[in-house]
Amino acid sequence: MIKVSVVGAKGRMGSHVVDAVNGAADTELALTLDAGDDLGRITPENTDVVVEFTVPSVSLNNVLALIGQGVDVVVGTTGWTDEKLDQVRAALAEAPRKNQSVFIAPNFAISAVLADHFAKVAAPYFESAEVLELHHPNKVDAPSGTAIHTAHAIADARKAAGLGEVPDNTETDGGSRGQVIDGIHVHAVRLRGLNAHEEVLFGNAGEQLTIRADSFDRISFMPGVLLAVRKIATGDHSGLTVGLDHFLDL
Ligand SMILES: NC(=O)c1ccc[n+]([C@@H]2O[C@H](COP(=O)([O-])OP(=O)(O)OC[C@H]3O[C@@H](n4cnc5c(N)ncnc54)[C@H](O)[C@@H]3O)[C@@H](O)[C@H]2O)c1
Ligand SMILES: O=C(O)C1=N[C@H](C(=O)O)CCC1
Repeated sequence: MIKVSVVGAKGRMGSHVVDAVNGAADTELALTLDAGDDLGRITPENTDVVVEFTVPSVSLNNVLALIGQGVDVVVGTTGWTDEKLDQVRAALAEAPRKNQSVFIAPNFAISAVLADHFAKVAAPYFESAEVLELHHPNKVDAPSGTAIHTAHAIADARKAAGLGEVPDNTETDGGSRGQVIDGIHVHAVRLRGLNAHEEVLFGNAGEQLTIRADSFDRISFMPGVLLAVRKIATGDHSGLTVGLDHFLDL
């Protein structure tokens, strides 16, 4: 049995993770912690893998503390920058246990991971590309971690293919053209009734490709979370891994 502790256990995602861990045949729930609880209670003796779903402002410190306590961590919280990821790599290099792992996924839903993959494949073939993400209004960050990840992936694929900037003659926008991430415009919608949705729009003269992923319920993230827990528990993925695509045969 894989012993799993959950940090952020009272949250929308954390509470689903608690149910998923309790419901799987090969995982057992160790500790459930939330804001104000002592992270120091988590040790390699009581926990094989920690699942962390908190808020972007605290996640880095939680992960650094957990690395220092000698446990492996699967992280779903958003807000990761290159600088933060470098801090995680540096902490792993000094970790108390050999071959410690941290896994971070901007999105655990198979639909979103595939949409991101298909966007990377499509990107070199289109002159224009924009990303639209749509989420529930309780989300604290915008744009979504997934949209940021997709925008960087599209930009990298365009650069590798030798494409230049996307065409855009806008002279005034008042913010309506969205945030520009790595040259790609990203738009965020917050609407009651939504959960987590992303559309990637590609355009050429006379044609358009739309790739859309819809997560209607947080249960859609749980197979991905359990897959990551199982992969990390094998001990075969030491260091930092970012993205569930690493664990899928794409
Ligand atoms: N990777 C994915 O597939 C995926 C899917 C959904 C949400 N998310 C991300 O997960 C994060 C959490 O989303 P949510 O909707 O569950 O948010 P939420 O606000 O419902 O839950 C966050 C929980 O973290 C707790 N918390 C805050 N500070 C803490 C601390 N220092 N230590 C321990 N717990 C603390 C809060 O009390 C709360 O219970 C967000 O960054 C969100 O974007 C990722
Ligand atoms: O509900 C959220 O918050 C979500 N956050 C992640 C993101 O920012 O990409 C994944 C989708 C749901």
